[in-house]
Amino acid sequence: MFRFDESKCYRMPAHFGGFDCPGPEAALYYRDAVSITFAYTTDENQLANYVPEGFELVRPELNISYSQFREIDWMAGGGYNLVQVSVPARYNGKRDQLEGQFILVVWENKTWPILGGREETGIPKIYADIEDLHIIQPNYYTTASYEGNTFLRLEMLGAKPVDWKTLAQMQTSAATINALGWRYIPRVGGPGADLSQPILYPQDAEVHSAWTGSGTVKWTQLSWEQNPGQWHIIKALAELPMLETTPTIMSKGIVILKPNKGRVLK
Ligand SMILES: CC(=O)CC(=O)O
Repeated sequence: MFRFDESKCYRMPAHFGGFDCPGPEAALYYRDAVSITFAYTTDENQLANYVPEGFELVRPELNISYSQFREIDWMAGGGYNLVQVSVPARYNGKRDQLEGQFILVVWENKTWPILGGREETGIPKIYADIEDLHIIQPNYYTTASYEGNTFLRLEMLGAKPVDWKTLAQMQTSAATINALGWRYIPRVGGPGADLSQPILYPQDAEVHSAWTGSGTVKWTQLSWEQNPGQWHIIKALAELPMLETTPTIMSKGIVILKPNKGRVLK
């Protein structure tokens, strides 16, 4: 008979055995990371509909960040692409008060990183096909789609290197990233949840070089028939007005995730 060992960590299917739990200092290195971030201000009341109680918006700003990750240690040197949509938010709890990016949704193009980041650390990850960057210097293009239906096109145009001062500021702010999420594990047989809790997932990045340019974000709403599990998420995001866009930023460097420093916020 399989028996759980309380001193071990497990992932489903747990009954094939556990592993030694990584200590709090464990870090996951993404050694070749290219990220492009698009940001725009939007309607505050409309955006607040998607931010759970306990968090408050710092600014009514939507950040859409595309990342192409390669040379990932824990994936044996493999990689994946993602599109993360987040808002600047503050958690005002009894014990914890901190600012970070509350993550509304992350689309990823591989299963393995979806599972870990989602059930273990509360990042709301779902699947999409996400293109590698298509590059015609100085322009960068990508799309996200679901079973053949494109719902997001991102374009960075006229990329040029940032000055040293901007690079230094980016290096400082990337040194600590508070990714904030809401971990929700539905109750078997429902309604309600077995777990429903705010979480902190600490991360940081070493920015080696960066570019700025203009950007376009094009959402395309899908019907239920085209994307039965996600159409409502895409609709909610596509309906947020793009009021003012800020320059698009591309960075190259290393990303370091620290899931074992993650915690439930109180
Ligand atoms: C380790 C993973 O599964 C990736 C993540 O936490 O985002």
